[in-house]
Amino acid sequence: MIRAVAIDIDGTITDDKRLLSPVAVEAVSRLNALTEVILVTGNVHCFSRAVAVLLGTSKTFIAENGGVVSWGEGDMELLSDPAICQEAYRSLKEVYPVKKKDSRYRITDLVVEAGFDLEEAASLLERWKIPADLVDSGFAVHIKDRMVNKGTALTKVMERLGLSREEVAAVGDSKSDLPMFRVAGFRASVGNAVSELKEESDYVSDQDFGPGFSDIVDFMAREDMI
Ligand SMILES: O=C(O)COP(=O)(O)O
Ligand SMILES: [Mg+2]
Repeated sequence: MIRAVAIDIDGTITDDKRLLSPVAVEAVSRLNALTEVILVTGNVHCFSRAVAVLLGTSKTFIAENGGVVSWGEGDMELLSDPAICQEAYRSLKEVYPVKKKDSRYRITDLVVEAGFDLEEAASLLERWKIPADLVDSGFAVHIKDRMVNKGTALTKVMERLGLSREEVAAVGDSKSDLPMFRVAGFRASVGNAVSELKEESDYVSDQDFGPGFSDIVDFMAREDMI
């Protein structure tokens, strides 16, 4: 039986412009009645907390792609070293015209404007021995500490809440969701998800964005998983 569902925000419960889907809001509310819903997102902590409050999901959630965990009504915990991202940013800036976005609100990772070759930049970071990597959520390019991701943070939350792999489902749309798919017992993608994520999914909705998310919730209910 699933006791917690880890859900991504952008592209999963929003549309491609980041507008919250009313259909997904209803589906989250159905899900809230049946199980714990844990937001697992690349968004900043304060934004994610507002989403958790407005949707009535758990106040334990993961932000900044695993760099920040909010523990219920208690404190937040930083799981990654912001200095690593700053160093990666400074070094990449010597080579590419990288520009920070919404940095004032970010605590651990950094978001930069796309417009450079991510694979090439990643190999440069490797060569410079800077332990950071680049992840494209489909909405933003993140420079993050290589040691953390949505999966490492979700593992920490699962340990604290006493949840086994079989008791956790994950729903997402992008490459940044791959690490959380690897630690969850049931994985589902919305129809607009990237092919890499669909390949690692137990269920792929034939509908996109919010309607896809709603379909996934219905599927889990129909299969008596929640
Ligand atoms: O912050 C992003 O780039 C995307 O956020 P997400 O992880 O909720 O899709
Ligand atoms: Mg997403």
